[in-house]
Amino acid sequence: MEIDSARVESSVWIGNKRYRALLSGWYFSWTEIDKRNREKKTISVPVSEVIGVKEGRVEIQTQKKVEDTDLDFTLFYVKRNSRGNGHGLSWSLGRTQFCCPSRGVRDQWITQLRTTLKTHSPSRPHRLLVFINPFGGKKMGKQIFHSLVAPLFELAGISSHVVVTERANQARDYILKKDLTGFDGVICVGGDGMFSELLHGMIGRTQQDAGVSEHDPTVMLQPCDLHIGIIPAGSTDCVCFATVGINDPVTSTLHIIIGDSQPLDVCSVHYQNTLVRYSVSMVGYGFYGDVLAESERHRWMGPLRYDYSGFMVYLCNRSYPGIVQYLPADSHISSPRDKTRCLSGCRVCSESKERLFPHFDSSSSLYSTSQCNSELEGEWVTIEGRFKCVSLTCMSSSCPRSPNGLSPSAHLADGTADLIMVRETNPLGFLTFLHRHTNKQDQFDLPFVEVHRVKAVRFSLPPGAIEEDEEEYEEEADREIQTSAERELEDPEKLCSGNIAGHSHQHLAGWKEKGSETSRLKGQGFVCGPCCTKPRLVSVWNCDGEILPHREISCRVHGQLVRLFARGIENSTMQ
Ligand SMILES: Nc1ncnc2c1ncn2[C@@H]1O[C@H](COP(=O)(O)OP(=O)(O)OP(=O)(O)O)[C@@H](O)[C@H]1O
Ligand SMILES: CCCCCCCCCCCCC/C=C/[C@@H](O)[C@H](CO)NC(=O)CCCCC
Ligand SMILES: [Ca+2]
Repeated sequence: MEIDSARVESSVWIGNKRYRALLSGWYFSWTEIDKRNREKKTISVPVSEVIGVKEGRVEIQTQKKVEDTDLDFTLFYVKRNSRGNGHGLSWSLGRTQFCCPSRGVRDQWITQLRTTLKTHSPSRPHRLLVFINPFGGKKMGKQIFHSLVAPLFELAGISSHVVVTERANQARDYILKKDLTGFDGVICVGGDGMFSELLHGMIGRTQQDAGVSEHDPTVMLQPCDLHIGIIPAGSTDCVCFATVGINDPVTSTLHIIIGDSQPLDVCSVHYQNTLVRYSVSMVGYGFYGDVLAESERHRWMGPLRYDYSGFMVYLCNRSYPGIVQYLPADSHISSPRDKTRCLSGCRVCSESKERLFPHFDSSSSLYSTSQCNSELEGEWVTIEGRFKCVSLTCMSSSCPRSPNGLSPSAHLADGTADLIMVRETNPLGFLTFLHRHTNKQDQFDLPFVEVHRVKAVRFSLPPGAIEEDEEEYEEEADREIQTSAERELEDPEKLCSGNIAGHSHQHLAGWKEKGSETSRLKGQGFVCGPCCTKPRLVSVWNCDGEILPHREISCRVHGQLVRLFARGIENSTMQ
C-alpha cells in the first residue's frame, strides 16, 4: 500500500477481479486491472457521498457480517439510479465489498477512508430530532421510518430522537418550547402539512431566541440555524418533490446523511399587523382555495381527495373579484418566463445570497436584523378584476401531479415568488390552463393568464364583498336547508354536509331535481353543479394546504430563511 499526504493506493479484489483502489483528493475510485495489467473501467465515488465503511462483508439491511474475514471491508455510498418516478434522479445505497492483500492494508483503508470522510464532510448531522406523523398520506409514516430510514441512519452513525405525533401541531410546539441543544437537524416523516409544522416551529423559535417580532410585516427575520429534512410520506409531498426532484424516502434519507444544504425562500402571510402563516409552496385564492376547502370534506378518500375535489370545483366554474397589488422583483436577474430551471447549484440562487444578506457577518454567522430593508423598496403595481385563481409560489411547486409545477422557472432561493393571475375565462380555457400543468406546454402562454416575479403581494376585496357574499349565502343556505329537509323526508340518504369556500352549509348530494332554483340557474349557464346554487363573491386562501381565516392578506418573500437537507434537482446529465 502506498500512502502519501495526497493519495492512498493499493491493489484490492472485488469478487475474483483485481482492482487498483485510489483515494485522492475528494474521490475514492477503483479501476479494474485485467490479466495483462491493463486498466479497464473505473468507478469513482466522491468522499462526500460515502455513507459508511464497515469491517468485513456486511449486508445492507441487516448490517450483519455474512462471512468474517480479516481482509475485507465494505463501502456504502450514494448510487444514482437511471431514472426515478420524478424529475430528478432517485438515489439508492451502493455497496461494494473489497478484499485486501493483508489485514494491515484493510485496516489502513478503513482508517484512511473514515478520517477523510470526517474532514471532507464537516456539515454531516450526528444527532437528529425526528417527528413521524402516523396518519399522513397513506398512513405509512412509521413503517417508512423503521424499515427504510432508521437502518441507513444507523449505518451512517447518526443517532435520532424519535417522536411519533399524537396530535396536530405537536411537532411545531415541541420545536417552539423544548431544548434543542445537541441536535444538528429536525426531520419530519409525513407530508407538506408536517413540513409546515417544522417550518413554523423553526422560524418561530429562531425569532423568539433573537427577540424579533414575527407580527411586524416589515421586519427582517433571522434565518434558521438547524436544517430541516423531509422524509416524504404524505399526500402531495410538494416541498420534497420540488427540492429533491423526486418523492422517495431513501433518496431523501441519503441527502440528510451526507448533510446536503439547500436554502429556501419563505413567504410570510400577514393580516394587518398579525402574522397568519408562513408558506414555501403555494398561497392560492379561488380555484386552489376552493379545491382545498372541498377536499377537507373528503379526507377519508386519502390522497385521491384532491383529484375528486379538483374535478368538482372545476365543474363549479367560479371566478372571484379582487384587487391584487404587487412589488415587482428586478427583471434583469430572472423572469418567470425565461424558460430556465432552478437546478442543483443554481447560479441565480447562489448570486442572490449577497443581495439578500449584505450585512452577513461570516465570523459570527450572524445576520444583522437592524439593516434598512431594501427588499421592500420599489413601485407597487395594482391589478383589479375577476379571477379564476390568484396564486403566489416561492418555488416551482412541482409535485407528482404536476412535474413542472405551478411556475416551472421559479427559483428555490432567490428571494422572489411568482404571482400567477388567471382571469375569468370559459371552462375550456381554464381546463387548458390546468392541463398544461401536466405536460410541457407553457401554461402562461394564454391570453387570460398573467405571471410576474415579485417580492411582495397584497390582496383586497372590492368594498362590501364579504358582507354581500354572506347575505347571499345565508339566504341560499336557508333555502337549501328548507328544500333538503323536505327531500330528506323522501330520501334521507341524499343529505350531506358541505363547506365549500369555508362556509358550512347543508346541501343535496343529488342535484338532478327538476324545477328547483338550482336547475333554473344552471339552465341559464349561471353556475356550477354539485355544491351551490349561486356564484360566490369570495373564496378562501389555500396556504401550503391550510385554509386561512382571512381574505385580505399581505405576503412578503423572505429570501433563504430556512435550509433543507437537500441540494435542488439534479439534472439527469449530472451523473
Ligand atoms: N398524530 C396526529 N394526528 C392528527 N393530525 C396530525 C398528527 N400529526 C400531524 N398531524 C397533522 O396532520 C396534517 C397532515 O399531515 P401530513 O402533511 O403529514 O399528511 P398529508 O396526508 O400529506 O396531508 P396534506 O398533504 O394534505 O397536508 C398536518 O397538517 C399535521 O399538522
Ligand atoms: C385536466 C387535468 C387537470 C390537472 C390539474 C393539475 C394542476 C396541478 C397544479 C399543481 C398545484 C400544486 C400546488 C401545491 C400545493 C401544496 O402546497 C399544497 C400542500 O400540499 N397542496 C394542496 O393545497 C392540495 C391541493 C392541490 C390542488 C391541485
Ligand atoms: Ca423563490
